Amino acid sequence: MSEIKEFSFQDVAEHNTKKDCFLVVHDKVYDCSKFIDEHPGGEEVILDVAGQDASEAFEDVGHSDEARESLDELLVGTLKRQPGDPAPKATPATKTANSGNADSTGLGIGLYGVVLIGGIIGYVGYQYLQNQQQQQSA
Ligand code: HEM
Repeated sequence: MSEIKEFSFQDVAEHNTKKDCFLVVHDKVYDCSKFIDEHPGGEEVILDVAGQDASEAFEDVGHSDEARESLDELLVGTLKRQPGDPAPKATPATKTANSGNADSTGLGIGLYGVVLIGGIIGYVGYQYLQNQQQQQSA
């Protein structure tokens, strides 16, 4: 086993070929050079993220616990983040904030509106009926 080192983003980015392939998953650096041929999901997907932060890609697939365990065997170091480096990709901040949240907030307000108006109509209608009944019985 090679010792655990600290890598900068630049260091990792240099390992972006099939024979020399590093990946970052949750700020840990993995050497996939030997594993790439064995990967059940194929070598293409690994090569796509070679030398990069693959946290999002890795999580999107919903890898099994077994897959996570095989990560341990490939560990070569940790990622040392520096100012100006891309933000961690695993945090759902950017993607969801831009598209998902904005839309769902719009929909949320719309739904509130519908529920509120429905409630008011229901309340007024109920009052009206009650009044009518009172008038009839009087
Ligand atoms: C070093 C990191 C990785 C390891 C150790 C790993 C390991 C595995 C393992 C063991 C499986 C079999 C299914 C399972 O147990 O979940 C698998 C499937 C798969 N992996 Fe990975 N994987 C890695 C990175 C990636 C990345 C970065 C992607 C990019 C999208 C990816 C895409 C897939 C896909 C699509 C499958 C499904 C294959 C299928 O069900 O036909 N993997 N991986």
